[in-house]
Parts: sequence; C-alpha cells; structure tokens
Amino acid sequence: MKLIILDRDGVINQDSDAYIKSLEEWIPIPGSIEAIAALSKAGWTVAVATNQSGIARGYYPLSVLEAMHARLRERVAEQGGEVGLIVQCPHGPDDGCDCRKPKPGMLRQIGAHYDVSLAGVWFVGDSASDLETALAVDCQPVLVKTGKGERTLAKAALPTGTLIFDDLAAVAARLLT
Ligand SMILES: O=P(O)(O)OC[C@@H](O)[C@H]1O[C@@H](OP(=O)(O)O)[C@@H](O)[C@@H](O)[C@@H]1O
Ligand SMILES: [Mg+2]
Ligand SMILES: [Zn+2]
Repeated sequence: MKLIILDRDGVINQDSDAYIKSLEEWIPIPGSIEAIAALSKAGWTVAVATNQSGIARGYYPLSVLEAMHARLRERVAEQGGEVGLIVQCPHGPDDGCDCRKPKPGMLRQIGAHYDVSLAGVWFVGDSASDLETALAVDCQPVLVKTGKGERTLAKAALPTGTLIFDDLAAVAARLLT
C-alpha cells in the first residue's frame, strides 16, 4: 500500500503563530491541494496527523476544526482526488495524552487503521516535533520549507536521513516521477 502521512498546518495550509482559528484563516499553501489530489489519483493513500491544541486552549471549537477538514476534502475532491484518514490531537501540552506529537500515537492510529507497517512511510512535516514523531515509529522524516520549515532548518541539526523539499508539491513530484 502506498501510504503517505502529512502534518497539516505549515504543510497543507498556511500556519500562524496565532493558530489557525477559523475557516477563513484556513488557506491552502499553493500547490498543496493539487499535490494531494495527484498523489491520490496515482494510488497513494494520503492521511493527515495534526496537533490541534487550539481546541484545548479554547481558541476554536471542534466544529470549526471539522469545517476546515471538510473544506480540505472538498478542495481535493474538486481536483479529482481524495483525502484519507485525518487524525487530530485536540489536547494541550500538559494533558499527558498519547496522541500529541512528538508522541507517535496518531501515526500508530493511522497504521492500525490501514493495517500497515509504518516502517519507511513518509511523514511530511514543517516542525522538529514532526521529524521526532516520524523517528519514533520508523517513518521516513520529511521536512518541507513551508510553514515553520525554514525556522526548523535554521534552528538545529535535522535527524540523520531527513529528506528536505521546498513544499508539498515538490514531495509529490518526487513520488510521482
Ligand atoms: O502543524 P500541526 O501539527 O498540523 O498544527 C500545529 C498547530 O496546532 C499549532 O501548534 C502550535 O503549537 P502548540 O500546540 O501550542 O505547541 C503552534 O505551533 C501554532 O503556531 C500552530 O498553528
Ligand atoms: Mg505543522
Ligand atoms: Zn492528544
């Protein structure tokens, strides 16, 4: 099974240090919707694993988060593709949950959902915690320079073997060649 797992904010849509708090603030990164559609039309299953501590912080309700994910599915479907399982962690940093990245609970949930091994599965993120999450379950860490990606690159050495791309469109182009 061709499975790829994406972080959301900073990879699929623009991110903000003030969180993405409304449907209006949910703005796809140029090329990302098309990349997801192209991958899915080529037989890839595209899943999403996203921290959403804004829920626990009371910045936006679950209904707004669900509206954002419905919009994502809508936009990809308009391009003839589809989005697979979207898993979110609504908890805060102090809630001690098992799903908040860099804990790998969401990736494990995706692997179990599709009944596949996560070994070598590309996990595409923009932050260091995404890369850490990938390593925890033997996924292939992939960094994009969108969102917080440039900051992640500048901050510290990346895990050995991390693949680096400008954006999700470049990730898809590599996988589809
Ligand atoms: O990149 P993903 O996982 O899809 O989502 C990240 C968001 O949940 C938010 O995560 C927050 O981190 P804290 O949750 O406050 O540590 C901040 O980094 C925000 O800028 C960001 O929008
Ligand atoms: Mg992110
Ligand atoms: Zn959680």
